[in-house]
Amino acid sequence: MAIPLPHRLHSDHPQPAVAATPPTAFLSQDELKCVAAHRAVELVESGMVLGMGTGSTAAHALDRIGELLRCDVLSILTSEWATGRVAAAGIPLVDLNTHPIVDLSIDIADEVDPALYLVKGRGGSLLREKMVEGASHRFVVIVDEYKIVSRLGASGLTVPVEVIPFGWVLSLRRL
Ligand SMILES: O=C(CO)[C@H](O)[C@H](O)COP(=O)(O)O
Repeated sequence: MAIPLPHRLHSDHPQPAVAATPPTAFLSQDELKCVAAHRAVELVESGMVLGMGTGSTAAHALDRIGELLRCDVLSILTSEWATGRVAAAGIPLVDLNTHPIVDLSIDIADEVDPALYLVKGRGGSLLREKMVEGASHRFVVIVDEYKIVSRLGASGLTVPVEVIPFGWVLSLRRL
């Protein structure tokens, strides 16, 4: 999901074709992550089983879900990073074994190209994220403007590859 510049949200006025000032002049990346996360949380409804990605944007989403819904949703985390945050927000935690069908998963990209191909997993939870998102009726990816690139890899950051103990030698040979 590409999120428009915050100053374009909810505006009744025609916008210029090109933003006169880059988004950094308005909001930091963390502030944009927060705006994008709040938009994604608008899709969350009472009673849902939610899959939650890992990272700083997901933390904003969890905080928002806690403010709005608390114990009205069940959450599956894709890593242990936010266990304390979820508890503080009052959101009950479940797992894929007890809840193998997930209503909505919210996750975050690391890079997105103009064709909407994306890289994700730099937070180190790729396998669990794929499992939870594969079990979801709906999968929403949050993207702030800093993640948009002309081609994948253009940010210069690494592309994550997750290797699990089962068959790791084969994985190593193929890298
Ligand atoms: O893929 C991920 C975890 O495996 C993260 O969702 C991704 O790295 C984005 O993180 P952040 O919200 O901190 O920018």
